[in-house]
Amino acid sequence: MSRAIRACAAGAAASRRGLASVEAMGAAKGAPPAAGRWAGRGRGGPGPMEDGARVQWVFLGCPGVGKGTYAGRLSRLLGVPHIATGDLVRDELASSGPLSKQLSEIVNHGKLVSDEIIINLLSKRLEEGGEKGELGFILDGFPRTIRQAEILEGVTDIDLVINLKLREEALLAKCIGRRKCSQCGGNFNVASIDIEGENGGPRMCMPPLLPPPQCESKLITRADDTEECEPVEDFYRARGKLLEFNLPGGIPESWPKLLQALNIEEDPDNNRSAAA
Ligand SMILES: Nc1ncnc2c1ncn2[C@@H]1O[C@H](COP(=O)(O)OP(=O)(O)O)[C@@H](O)[C@H]1O
Repeated sequence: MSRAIRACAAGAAASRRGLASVEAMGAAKGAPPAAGRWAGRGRGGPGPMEDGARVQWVFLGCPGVGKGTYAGRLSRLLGVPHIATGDLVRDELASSGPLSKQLSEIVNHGKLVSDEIIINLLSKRLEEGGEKGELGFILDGFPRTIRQAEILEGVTDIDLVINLKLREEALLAKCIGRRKCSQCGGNFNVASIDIEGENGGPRMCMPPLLPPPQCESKLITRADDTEECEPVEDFYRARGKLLEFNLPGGIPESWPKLLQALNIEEDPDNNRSAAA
């Protein structure tokens, strides 16, 4: 058990319980490293782990880059859960459970919730998934800090960390264009990007991600994000787990290239994946 976990485990009893269940996700810790781990999956197989292959991935990227979009698509394709800690926080807030008042103050001020709370929420989610027979995960929004990365490393092997990157001008426009529905919490983006290609490359076009009609009148801008992404990137880069992926444009251009970079082939017959 890592020092970070011990430090955490010294916290509140509830935190200890949460950490113990995060440890449940570490059953496969010590398995060989990641490259091509999912490559042995049978073409079109019904589940992700039929031959012992795992997907234990993390998505990193600046706010607005599209982590949730690509993590969600991959999770559907690979048949593993997409676990976004922001969603876990929002669900907890909506539940009016014991944490919700404390959480709403933190989240409304655009701050990160404590490692203990986020780990408890993640543990609970993984435990529920485990009971339903879920295997593997694609994490989005976690880890956000080096301490969270250390805790995760202490309990399980992460196979791959996909760091989504976008040209600065496009990223800026995407950040400014972020909107959230004040009622359902859904995330949207009103930015419509159409900029010259770099070094004679193709234009970069990214259409807006508009809300459904029922959310249109409830859109609010989102709190400025002042988080520092680099330390977590560096943490995984130093461990040889970071795959940097420069988004070439919107989903139609980026999705096939991302699959290519991950050595995944979409199976047109049944919309499941297979190794390229
Ligand atoms: N790993 C985490 N560590 C701490 N707080 C988190 C974490 N993930 C989510 N949160 C909390 O939940 C809120 C919503 O998360 P998310 O949707 O990922 O962020 P954003 O709304 O900035 O895209 C964050 O502002 C933060 O308060």
